[in-house]
Amino acid sequence: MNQTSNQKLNDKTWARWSALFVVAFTMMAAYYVNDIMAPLKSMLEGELHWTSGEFGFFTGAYSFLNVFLLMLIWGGLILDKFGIRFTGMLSAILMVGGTICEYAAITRFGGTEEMLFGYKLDVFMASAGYSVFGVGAEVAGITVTKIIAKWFHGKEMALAMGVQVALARVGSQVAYAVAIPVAKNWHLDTPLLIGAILLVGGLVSFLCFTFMDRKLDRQVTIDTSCGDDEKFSFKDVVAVVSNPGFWLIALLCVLFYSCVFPFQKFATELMVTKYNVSEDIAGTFAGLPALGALFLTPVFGGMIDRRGKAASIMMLGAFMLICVHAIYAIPFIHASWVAIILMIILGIAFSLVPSAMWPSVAKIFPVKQLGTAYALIFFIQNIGLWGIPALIGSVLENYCITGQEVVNGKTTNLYDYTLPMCIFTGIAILSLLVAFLLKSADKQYGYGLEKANLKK
Ligand SMILES: C[C@H](NC(=O)[C@@H](N)CCCCN)C(=O)O
Repeated sequence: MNQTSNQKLNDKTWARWSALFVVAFTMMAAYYVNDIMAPLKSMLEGELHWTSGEFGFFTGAYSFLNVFLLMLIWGGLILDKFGIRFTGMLSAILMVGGTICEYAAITRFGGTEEMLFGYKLDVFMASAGYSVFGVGAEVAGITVTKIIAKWFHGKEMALAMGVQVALARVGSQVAYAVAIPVAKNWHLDTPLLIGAILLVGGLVSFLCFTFMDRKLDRQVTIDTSCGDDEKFSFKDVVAVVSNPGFWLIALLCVLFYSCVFPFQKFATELMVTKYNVSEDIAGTFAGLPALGALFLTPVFGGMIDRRGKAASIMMLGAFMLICVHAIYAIPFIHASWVAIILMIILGIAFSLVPSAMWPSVAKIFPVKQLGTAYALIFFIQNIGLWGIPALIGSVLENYCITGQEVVNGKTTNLYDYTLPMCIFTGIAILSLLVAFLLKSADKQYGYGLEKANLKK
């Protein structure tokens, strides 16, 4: 009896996993909205006359405020000052607001010739909305990590983090798979409208979480060891950035993710124009890495827990990425099966590296610096998520147009993707180099990245 009354809410398996699924739904909606416009690139070009440069500008806008107004850093501070409930609700509201602004831009002003600050009004407004959404999505990402740390402290924390990321990937895969069929059957803006509705659901579901979390906090002396330890402080910032391991992980993160997320945003068009994949299923192929990662990330995570070799695995993942992008760059290979196999290999690499990289951060930094380290790594990663899509979009627009085609009365450009794929290959080569340096640093500084996490 006594034992039952001392039991905290998160001691109950069903309660902590329910809490996880509730917040994971919010993140799933966020990943859906993050990726939903990417497969529609050609339709945006045909119907709203967006150029590739404008599409790249819009895609990179996700990270614009995070990078230039340091929103991830402020987000970390707000998280520590006002807590997970306030920050989670705030980020969900930002995501909904940003998405509504993006939706209004496309429906109300889509295809306009009006200009604002040198950009077409619809492009500018959609990008502004996506930028606000990006702040919400990234801050929600670090908030959810902290929620898991609190609710799963001393419990299945790594598994919970893996499950949360895997569920978020479902959102991405669904976005890639449904965007074109839904837009063709209804309207160009319908996939985004669905995203806005999902996000409102995500907001409500986060609200439900706040009630659970309040109940947990009311229960006797909740162990807040994750609280103070994870507070964002400028002393910790200095300690984190003075660690060579930080720069290597952050560099690997920005280079590796720059070859995956921004590539995926252009992959639907690559599938259609180079490999003659039908437009209706091209998005499903582009989303394959997310689907693969859904199943493989927990598998590889378990393997690394038992056998270690995280630094070697990051090198292997980076090497696989080079092969994938280099083969995509070969101009005379047009077989669709090659494109699919490469996407599957990319999916394996996309599972290997994150399942080795994120737990490695926890080995390099003490618990009290982990929140700071993750926020700073996300910040540096966002520089790539902003710059690379803008670069690829501009390269496509200026150097890669090979002709035009008219489909259903709408004119779209045809592109040669050789140069963009060479750029992705170059970035992947740099990521292998950094992974190699990380492995050497591991030997030099004894981070223990090659060691198993589970003690035998
Ligand atoms: C966990 C990790 N998340 C991130 O890296 C985010 N900063 C960016 C998410 C962008 C989603 N398209 C991941 O998803 O592996």
